[in-house]
Amino acid sequence: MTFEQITTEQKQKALADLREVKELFASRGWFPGTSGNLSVRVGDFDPEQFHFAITASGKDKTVHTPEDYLFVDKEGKAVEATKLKPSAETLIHCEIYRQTGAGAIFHVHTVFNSVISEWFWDRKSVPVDGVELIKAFNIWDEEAHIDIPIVSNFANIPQIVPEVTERLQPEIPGILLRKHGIYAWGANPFEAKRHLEAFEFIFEYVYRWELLNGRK
Ligand SMILES: CSCCC(=O)C(=O)COP(=O)(O)O
Ligand SMILES: [Zn+2]
Repeated sequence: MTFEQITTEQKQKALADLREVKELFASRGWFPGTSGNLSVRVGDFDPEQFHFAITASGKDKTVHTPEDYLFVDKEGKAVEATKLKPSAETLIHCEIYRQTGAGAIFHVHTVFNSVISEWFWDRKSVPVDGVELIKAFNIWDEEAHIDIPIVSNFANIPQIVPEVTERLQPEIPGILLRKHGIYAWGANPFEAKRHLEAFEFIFEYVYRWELLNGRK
């Protein structure tokens, strides 16, 4: 499907969804210091050709302006004339869409996700045992165990992409960047939000559990 084949209604729905989730996450303090980026895919998914709306780079995501988003292709290149720059981390979104066919990807920096990514960096994943919110990932086993992958946080974003390619696990809809933040995704904005909220709950849980147990 080419970008021109995507209807105006589909594009407007993606922008409305982004605006809604951006406002909600802003109210939670999830975009400190202009950090974070959000995207919603538009049109059909084909690994060879897909498009998504993404937040523009460097913007204060706690305010709304007419210049908050732009549409890009699977290479992260703008598909309409614009002076806006896509998020500096657009290539990570491109790779997650390519691998998963997701409908939305949300990235936030929080103290809990940043601290926990460094605490478990030596094992390159966060172990989680039996926390009820694992069910938000559609994992229903009794006392389920999951490992949430952590990848390097290079300043050069293209360098991060191969690690995402290698470490992304289809059953875990999220990946941590070391001392940076979480990328969470889902089939649509509703599911991506549910996953992100579950990850953030789990990171706080694990942080407090480790603290109570005086680990290391
Ligand atoms: C000031 S936060 C550093 C960049 C970052 O990690 C981020 O999430 C925001 O970058 P963007 O280009 O999407 O605004
Ligand atoms: Zn970031």
